[in-house]
Amino acid sequence: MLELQDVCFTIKKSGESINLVDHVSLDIPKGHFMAIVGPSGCGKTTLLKTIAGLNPESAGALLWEGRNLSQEGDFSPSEMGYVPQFSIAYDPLTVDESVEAATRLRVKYDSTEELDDRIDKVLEETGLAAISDRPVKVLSGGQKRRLGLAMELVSNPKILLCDEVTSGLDPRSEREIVHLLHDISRKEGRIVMSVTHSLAHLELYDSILVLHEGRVAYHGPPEKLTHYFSVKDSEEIYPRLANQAPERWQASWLKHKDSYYAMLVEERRSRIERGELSVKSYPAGTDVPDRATDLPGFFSQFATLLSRRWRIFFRDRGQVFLQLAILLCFPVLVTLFSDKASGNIRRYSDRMQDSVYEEIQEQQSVRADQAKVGSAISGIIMFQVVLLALMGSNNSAREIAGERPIYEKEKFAGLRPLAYLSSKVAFLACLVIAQSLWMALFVNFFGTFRGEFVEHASFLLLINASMTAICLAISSLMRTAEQASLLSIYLVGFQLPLSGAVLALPEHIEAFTRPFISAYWAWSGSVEALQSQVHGAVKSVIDTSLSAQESCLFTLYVHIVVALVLAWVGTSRPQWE
Ligand SMILES: Nc1ncnc2c1ncn2[C@@H]1O[C@H](COP(=O)(O)OP(=O)(O)OP(=O)(O)O)[C@@H](O)[C@H]1O
Repeated sequence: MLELQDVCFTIKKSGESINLVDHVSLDIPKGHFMAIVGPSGCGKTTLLKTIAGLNPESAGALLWEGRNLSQEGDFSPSEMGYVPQFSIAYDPLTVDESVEAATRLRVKYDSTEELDDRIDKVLEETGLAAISDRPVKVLSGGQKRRLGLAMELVSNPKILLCDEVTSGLDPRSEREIVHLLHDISRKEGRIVMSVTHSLAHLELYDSILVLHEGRVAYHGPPEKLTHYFSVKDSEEIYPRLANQAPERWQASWLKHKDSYYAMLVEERRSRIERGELSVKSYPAGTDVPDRATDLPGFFSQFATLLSRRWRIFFRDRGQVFLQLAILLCFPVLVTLFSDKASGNIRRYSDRMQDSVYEEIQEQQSVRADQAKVGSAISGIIMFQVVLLALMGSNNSAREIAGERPIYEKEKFAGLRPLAYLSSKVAFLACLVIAQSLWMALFVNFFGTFRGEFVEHASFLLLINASMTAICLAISSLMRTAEQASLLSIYLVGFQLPLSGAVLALPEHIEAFTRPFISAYWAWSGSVEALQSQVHGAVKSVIDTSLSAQESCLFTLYVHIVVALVLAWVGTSRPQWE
């Protein structure tokens, strides 16, 4: 039994407290199919979220099988399924793959047979078995809703909360989905609560809850609905509601509640007698909880997410093409300029020149060589650094923000944020290593790096890793993928001017900005790895001071660690719409 006792959900608006859910009291027994209806904005979704635990109740109590959810913790992820208004499946995956990933993330299983059985059972139950190999992106609206339900049913929840799963569907699909929900509620004593705009097929529900401005206006049998509101047709209920203040509807309901609840109890008793409801699930008038299905471990969730990420990556041809194009074209772009950096730098001759004039001429010529080669080498290093920073931002700016609603839904269903973040880090690390090493090797092959190659390659790897981690943090903290992309692009754009590699910054600005500019540390570290003569040539053309390699390495490591901590904060923080 689910009981709501005077439950309120209150928000503060302009210093005033507003009850979006206002003293709602309900009794919902097992095996019950209930519709939540009411005019738009009356608080249907808010009530559903309050029951689910997404909106913490401000007053009152929620009791589930005698357990006070406010005091003893919310539903366990396997006890409750929540089907939101948005799709929770990835378009490039098939129906079967989506249900399999949902099962692997939510359910601990002992053998592959057990896993397959569970997936087959759910696909059968939701009528998706025949189209299990179809990609999600080609499914109809009704099929997508079925998939959403299937992905919740994998954990065999005892209570299923559905938010507008029939909205936007054609009448036939809507009828099919309501029938499906009805059938789901008839199995294993499951409670199904469905928020709906539609007043069609009300006869299939065991009870109808009518909300008006967050208050209960009616909760009783569907066949008594029109009688209660003194209307001929259920379509007339909403205009009728508007004729009276919500407080009066609530007061009127409280007066009649007992007699309507007695009807519900009577109907329930006859269902049990007709054998439509298993009495086994109601021993001695009490509800005994089943053993909650355990969640899979960290590594199992990590492996499922990582393999799903690679699958989605390879299915998205545009993404693969973009990554390959970037991987190949960026190093080619750098080598176009490598000729200028490979010129010789003449040394000062040991021999005394015959005249002062010749001496000055030689000095000028050596300086000209130094300036030419030094600025070309410095420029090429910075070019590599900026391109790798750009790759880093392209790698991760949308990685979390682009799938936030799905991630939030999966987290709510038991996904560990650390498993999620680790899978992202593992996936991105592969991209970072491939991009950075390829850039270093390719450029080195066409125009040998005139210094310690391994050290230079390490700095290229670190700048890419640092920007990827920073943009991942941005992605986890921003509300939308567009915000995250824009901020990441600006961040890369500012790297070049603020690095001091092109123009030295005023000292008071440099002292403030330098610690945060990853590009400076990667550029400076790479310059320090140059042979001494080339290093001297670069130093002769720059006004910006260089830092020791150890400081550069340390700072880049700090950037990566801080960014990952922020990404952890961003992924752990709830961000439901
Ligand atoms: N966290 C919140 N903070 C402020 N206002 C909120 C919050 N959640 C919901 N609301 C407001 O509460 C009201 C009820 O919203 P809710 O989404 O529950 O309505 P609904 O009955 O489901 O509407 P619809 O049928 O149009 O989906 C709306 O006016 C909404 O803007």
